[in-house]
Amino acid sequence: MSLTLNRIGVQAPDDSSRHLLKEISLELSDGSVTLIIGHTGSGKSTLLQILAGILEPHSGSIAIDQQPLWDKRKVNQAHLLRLGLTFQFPEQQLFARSIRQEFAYSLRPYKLVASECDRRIREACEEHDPRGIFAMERSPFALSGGEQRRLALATTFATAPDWLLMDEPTAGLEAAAVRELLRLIRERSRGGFVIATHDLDTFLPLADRVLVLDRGALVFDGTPEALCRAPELLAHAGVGLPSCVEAELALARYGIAIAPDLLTPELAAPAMLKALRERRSAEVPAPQAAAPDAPPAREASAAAPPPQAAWLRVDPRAKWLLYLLLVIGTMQQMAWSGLAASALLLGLVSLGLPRSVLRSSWKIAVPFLIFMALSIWLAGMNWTSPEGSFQLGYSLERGWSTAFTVTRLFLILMDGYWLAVTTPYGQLVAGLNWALKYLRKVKLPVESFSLAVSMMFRFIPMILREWTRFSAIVRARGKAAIRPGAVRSRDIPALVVPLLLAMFHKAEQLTVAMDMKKIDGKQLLLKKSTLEWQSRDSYIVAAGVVGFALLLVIR
Ligand SMILES: Nc1ncnc2c1ncn2[C@@H]1O[C@H](COP(=O)(O)OP(=O)(O)OP(=O)(O)O)[C@@H](O)[C@H]1O
Repeated sequence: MSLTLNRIGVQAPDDSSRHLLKEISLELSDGSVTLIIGHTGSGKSTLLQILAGILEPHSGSIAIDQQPLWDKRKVNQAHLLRLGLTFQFPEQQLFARSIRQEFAYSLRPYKLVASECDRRIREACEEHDPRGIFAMERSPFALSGGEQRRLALATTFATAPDWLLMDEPTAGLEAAAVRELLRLIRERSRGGFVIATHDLDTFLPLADRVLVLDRGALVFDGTPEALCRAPELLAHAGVGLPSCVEAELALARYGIAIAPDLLTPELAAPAMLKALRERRSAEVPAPQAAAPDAPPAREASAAAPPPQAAWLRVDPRAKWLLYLLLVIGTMQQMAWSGLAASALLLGLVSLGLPRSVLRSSWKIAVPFLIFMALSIWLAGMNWTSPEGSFQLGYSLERGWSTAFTVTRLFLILMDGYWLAVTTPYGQLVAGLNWALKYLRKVKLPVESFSLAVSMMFRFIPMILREWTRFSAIVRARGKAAIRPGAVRSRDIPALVVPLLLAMFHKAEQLTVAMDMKKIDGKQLLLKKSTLEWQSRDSYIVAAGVVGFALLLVIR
């Protein structure tokens, strides 16, 4: 059982010139424990998602036992079943009403007989629930945060994948649970582990192999001992040293030399003792150099910021004005030809937006289109009962008129999406402040309005980001052999429940933070303006006015 990556490249979804992974080639062999380490944003999670078949590489190929994982943009399901992925904060993936259903969801793709399912659940509970709190009918949401984390890990272990791919598995786990996890990894007799982690102290002594990523490139591939003999490489890649190596380097500054590749306190302590005895000197000289250097701050830890799309450089006031002109112009339309013209203008202002942004608009558009279809259907329905007999009919006229109204609303919604994706949050608020400053003079309650609008726009990109994150999680759990980014209807509850919970949690955090800072909207208006109007912005507004005039003529 081997996993082979051949010159894998991944581009950022919002900017194809930014490479999240660059030409990664490696072969992972059965029975090995491999660590992926690197600075924040170096591409560890991305590499794990590539290995798990959740993300399709833009270049290169990936194979399991020499069989390609991807075929015509679809992942091979038989291979998928052999891979298990646990995400950072795995407790956030829980969605079901009971612990039993949580296990059932993870095991369903394996089509096991009931007795085998029960056996796997029992074993996973024995391993991950030493205190016996996972009563099968209990709600997962009635568990504490740490218990939820254990449960989420248990559901993945129950699927018994050949390859277990884990993203920061010790984050938020108590020491006992970490020890238990290490024991499980050590005792596993088959398959392999790939672990992305910052926790070198815990995992280095266990690892057979370490991969170091630096800005998407593989800069080291070797044993933990070899890595610790080259600590400058770790510092250069923005990774802290393991504690034992730090201690060994610090002792070296006092002239006490110990091999720098003793990865555990159990190995390092006798070596230190031996070195001290050998010196036979009561006096310890002053250190020969300053305290160990902290690894240099990684200014470039994240890759250079992506080049801005043209619309991002436009003054937000121009974009607010354009947005208002589009919305008012669309609201004025009384005929389908007018709506077509509004749609055309929306299409024109959307030119040049990255493809990923346009694709994301579907996530907003699809629920609304469903709502539109339902509204049109319901609005046109009529029930008549002449002389006692019941007749069902459909009024085309009413359906048509509703279709017109909801299409107009749809265009306005998409205008709002355009403004949100072309304008960073800070600029959006700055532009809004500028507009509202004048209304404030006439004593309108603009503070509340400003706060409400800016919150709304803050939430739209957040929802899209969280949607992407949770859809990757359900793809990993549901093992669906479908196109990247797609979600099966049966997986919707597993996606929507955690998504809503995450959004409620974020809203709660935001409210508490605003409460503590006593933000009530006034601050937004008092912010100093940093806007800079350029001639380009005037042309854009002028073009917007022409488009608006056209819309008025057409209506
Ligand atoms: N959906 C996305 N759109 C744009 N950029 C993304 C997306 N997902 C990840 N990135 C970028 O890809 C880079 C690698 O991200 P990744 O999550 O793989 O890093 P990581 O090494 O796992 O970081 P951490 O240690 O913080 O978890 C980061 O610069 C991140 O901003």
